[in-house]
Amino acid sequence: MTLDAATLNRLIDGLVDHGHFVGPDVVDAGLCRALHDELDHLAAHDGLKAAGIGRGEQHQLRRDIRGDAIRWLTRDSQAQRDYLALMDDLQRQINRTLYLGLFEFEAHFARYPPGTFYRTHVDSFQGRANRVISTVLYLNPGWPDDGGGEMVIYADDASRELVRIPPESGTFVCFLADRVPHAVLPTRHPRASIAGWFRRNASLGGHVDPAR
Ligand SMILES: O=C(O)CCC(=O)C(=O)O
Ligand SMILES: [Fe+2]
Repeated sequence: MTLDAATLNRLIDGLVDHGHFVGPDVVDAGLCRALHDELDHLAAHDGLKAAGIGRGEQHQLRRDIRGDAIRWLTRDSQAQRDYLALMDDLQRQINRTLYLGLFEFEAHFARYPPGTFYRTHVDSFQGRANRVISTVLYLNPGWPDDGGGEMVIYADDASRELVRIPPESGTFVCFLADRVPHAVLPTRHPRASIAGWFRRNASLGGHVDPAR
């Protein structure tokens, strides 16, 4: 499975012109269904862990900031391997056209129970920017208009809302990880997604950011 050329061009243009890209129906419905089934199974069998904020020793649970439960992808199902192969292909294409030197991709399933959200944040900090591009794939078929749970992308200085994205199955979003403030609005239904990051394993002052 690969991304079609037209989508790829729009994605690259979006990143260059606006710092973000939003596309409906980017990922095949069958693959989204398989990933959603896997996440449902994990949720039903205690396979998810409450997500925190901060890395390493700074890691802490803050349900007032983010309320999702996650599991890192490890290639242990065909659906995971298919999605990661798609992201491998995307990494190659971005490196070929934008010379970003992306080196690896890390991603986790995320499930937001009703009533949860993720407050406005950026995914990496300038100068420590090992996460270069953020990605999100949504897995919820037929998301209702009043379901909440939209992702909002804000202007650089967080003053203005630029787009509001319902988490409809197949919709794929990517953006510059150190520059784009974004949030998940409170959801009314269980909300399933895969959040991922293309990383550059830069060593800054001899310090290499841990993988997760
Ligand atoms: O699920 C989303 O729409 C965004 C999640 C997010 O911002 C994150 O996990 O860093
Ligand atoms: Fe984020």
